[in-house]
Parts: sequence; structure tokens; C-alpha cells
Amino acid sequence: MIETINLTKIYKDGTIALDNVTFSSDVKILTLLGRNGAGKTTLTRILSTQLLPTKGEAYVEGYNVIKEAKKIRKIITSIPQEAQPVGMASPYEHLLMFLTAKGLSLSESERVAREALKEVGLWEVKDKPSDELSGGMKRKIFVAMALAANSEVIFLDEPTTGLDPYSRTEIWSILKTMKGKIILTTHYMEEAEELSDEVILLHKGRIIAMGSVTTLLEKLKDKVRVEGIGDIKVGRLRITYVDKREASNFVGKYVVKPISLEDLFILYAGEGLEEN
Ligand SMILES: Nc1ncnc2c1ncn2[C@@H]1O[C@H](COP(=O)(O)OP(=O)(O)OP(=O)(O)O)[C@@H](O)[C@H]1O
Repeated sequence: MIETINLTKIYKDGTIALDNVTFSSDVKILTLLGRNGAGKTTLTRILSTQLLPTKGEAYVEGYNVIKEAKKIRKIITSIPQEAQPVGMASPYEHLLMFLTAKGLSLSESERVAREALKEVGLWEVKDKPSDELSGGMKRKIFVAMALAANSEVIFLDEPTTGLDPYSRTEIWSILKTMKGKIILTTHYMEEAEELSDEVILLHKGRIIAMGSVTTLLEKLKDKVRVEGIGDIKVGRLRITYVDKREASNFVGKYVVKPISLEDLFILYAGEGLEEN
């Protein structure tokens, strides 16, 4: 269970990154979705005990992030978005370092590392220096670590940023097989749609909507998006939503698209997501 009560983070320069965020969630994959600066990383860092909140409370599996940080650290693995492998070390060496640091014996670490590297498809390149690997392969080293850690809760901050569609799909299938709960941060709506049991839409430090993707999309059920006409402005683009039955009136004159999670941001925040 992840729970926050009036969680607020104000950075030293006065930036309000989280503004009285209150929620609780107990699903397998919880996704934090929001545009740049929405507060996703700040929330993840507080929950993974890397950053102190200014005000409010937060709990991970019942443990308080301030008073019981050590207990939380024992049951979580956190892979930040800026994580980069050490250039000279191979994927196998990364896994061994990570697992022995976690307290596993060398022989146990070797066994778990082997399994995880095979699972993510890095076994063939396990002894290559990381700086000779592609961006996707480098990212997979961290996915392998998350897999090998076998933690109760795994925080993954933008695990597929910069990956090609094939590598992204591969990582999605691995994430789905992980035993622990995953708190995922992403900009990609298709990723959120594919993986999440529950989504939190963050906007300017506040929760603007929360629920399963299906529930959130309920508001736009039986609608289509028409671009080029309407009162809603996203940048220079005008948008309106019309009943599917009326779609034929607009086809050929305007761009008609099926509803996606991006439309939720437009609906709840009155703005679209940036391309990323
Ligand atoms: N150390 C810091 N000092 C001051 N302001 C910060 C700091 N870290 C983040 N911020 C600000 O807090 C807000 C939330 O940032 P955060 O990184 O949590 O957003 P995010 O949703 O993860 O964004 P992104 O998708 O770009 O990673 C932003 O306005 C950001 O500029």
C-alpha cells in the first residue's frame, strides 16, 4: 500500500513541487503520469526515502517515510531516470556489484544475475563494457537489477525513455512478470495504458485524476476527438469531442482520432501533454 496525506514539497527556491497530495493505492502497477515538472520525480523520491517532504505524511507498505526510512529501504528498489551504467563495467559486473551490495553471497549473486540477464535478453552481451552497449541495452541493465532485487516495491522512473518501440515492448513484458509492486513514472501514455492497474494524473504538483485507465476514460466513452475545430485550445490546435455516431460528419474535413489518455489531461487540466 502506498499512501500520502497532504504531502507537500516546497524546494528552497520556493517551487511548490507537490501541493497537498493525498491518495492511497494498493495495486500491482501504479503509474504516475504528468508533463514535465508535474512533480512525479519529487513524489517518487519522497516515497523511496531519498528526499524529505516539507509537510504531510507518506507511507510505503505501512512504513512512514521519515520515521521508518530504513525499513522502507530494505523492501524497495529505486531506479532513477538519470541512472547510467559505469562505462567500463559489464552488465554481469553491474548485477554482481548490485546484488553483493544488497547482501547476497557471491555464488547466490552469480545465480540471480545469470537469471536476470537472461530474462532481459542481455546474456549474449553480459561481458561487454557498458559503454559499448546501445542505449536500450544500458537501460535494460537497470531493469535487470530491478528484476534481480526481487523487492516488495520497485520504483521505476521513466524506464523506457529514449528506447525504440521494440525495446520498449520488451521491457513492458518484463515489468509485467515482476513479482513486486511497481511505482512507474512515465511520459508515455501508451505505456501507462499498457501497464497500469491504476494511474495518477499529476499536474503542477496536484492530483487532477486517479483511477484505472478504463475508469478514467469512462468520461470520454463513445466519443472521438476532432482536431481543427472547437473551443478547447491546445497550443494552436483547436479540439472538440463529439459522439462516435457523429464522427462521419467531421471525417474528411477535420482530423478525427480515437480517445487516448492525452485527452484526459485536456479534460482535467485543460491542456495537452508535450511531445516527448
Ligand atoms: N532540487 C530542486 N530545486 C528546486 N526546484 C526543483 C528541484 N527539483 C525539482 N524542482 C522543481 O519541482 C517541480 C517538479 O519537478 P519534478 O522533477 O518532480 O517533476 P517531474 O514530473 O518528474 O518532471 P519530469 O517529467 O520533467 O522529470 C518542477 O517545477 C521542478 O523545476
